Amino acid sequence: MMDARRFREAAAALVAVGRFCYERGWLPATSGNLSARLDARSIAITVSGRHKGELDETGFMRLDLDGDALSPDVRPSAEAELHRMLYRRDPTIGAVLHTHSVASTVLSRLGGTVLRLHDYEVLKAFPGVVTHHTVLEIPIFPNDQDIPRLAEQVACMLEACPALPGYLIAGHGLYTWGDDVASARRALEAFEFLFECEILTRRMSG
Ligand SMILES: CSCCC(=O)C(=O)COP(=O)(O)O
Ligand SMILES: [Zn+2]
Repeated sequence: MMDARRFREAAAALVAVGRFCYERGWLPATSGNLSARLDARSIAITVSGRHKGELDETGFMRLDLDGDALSPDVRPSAEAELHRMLYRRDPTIGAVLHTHSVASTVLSRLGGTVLRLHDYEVLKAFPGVVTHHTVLEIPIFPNDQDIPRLAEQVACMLEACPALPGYLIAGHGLYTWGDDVASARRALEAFEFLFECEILTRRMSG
């Protein structure tokens, strides 16, 4: 497929996800970043500081997985290295989504380094999960303004747990991914549903 056409298609799919997530309160105040793979060596990613509920194609830029930005006039997401690391280490990843929902932010601030989710039917939305009798341990990393350092910590965790579908950053939000934009969005919806269930369950059980 021609480069320009692939870029347009990736941007269009991510524009729709941005709007969907913003309408649900998962991307407030320009937060979050969205990307999709273009080819083996490059991605389309949101330009830093754009409102993710009001994106159009100009809100995206090409970014090489190793080298410099391929669109020199605009700055990529400040958290681009968290995306690039995932694409570099797993060639099957086709899209990465980062949200700042209330539920992920609150749960990630309760203390501890892991959020345990178990015995939810919706766990089966994640690749490879076939029963609700599953324990998903989502790592919670301390927030860090040094994004390359944070990316290294996440990469180490993924070496040990390569099937993880996502992780939390404390007081910050969720990163999740998939083979393509549709499967990344499916994982994101599952996570956000489960986070809301957890908050409600904890509230109701005092
Ligand atoms: C206003 S949110 C602070 C930055 C952040 O965490 C984020 O997700 C958005 O940063 P970007 O550079 O990708 O716009
Ligand atoms: Zn963020």
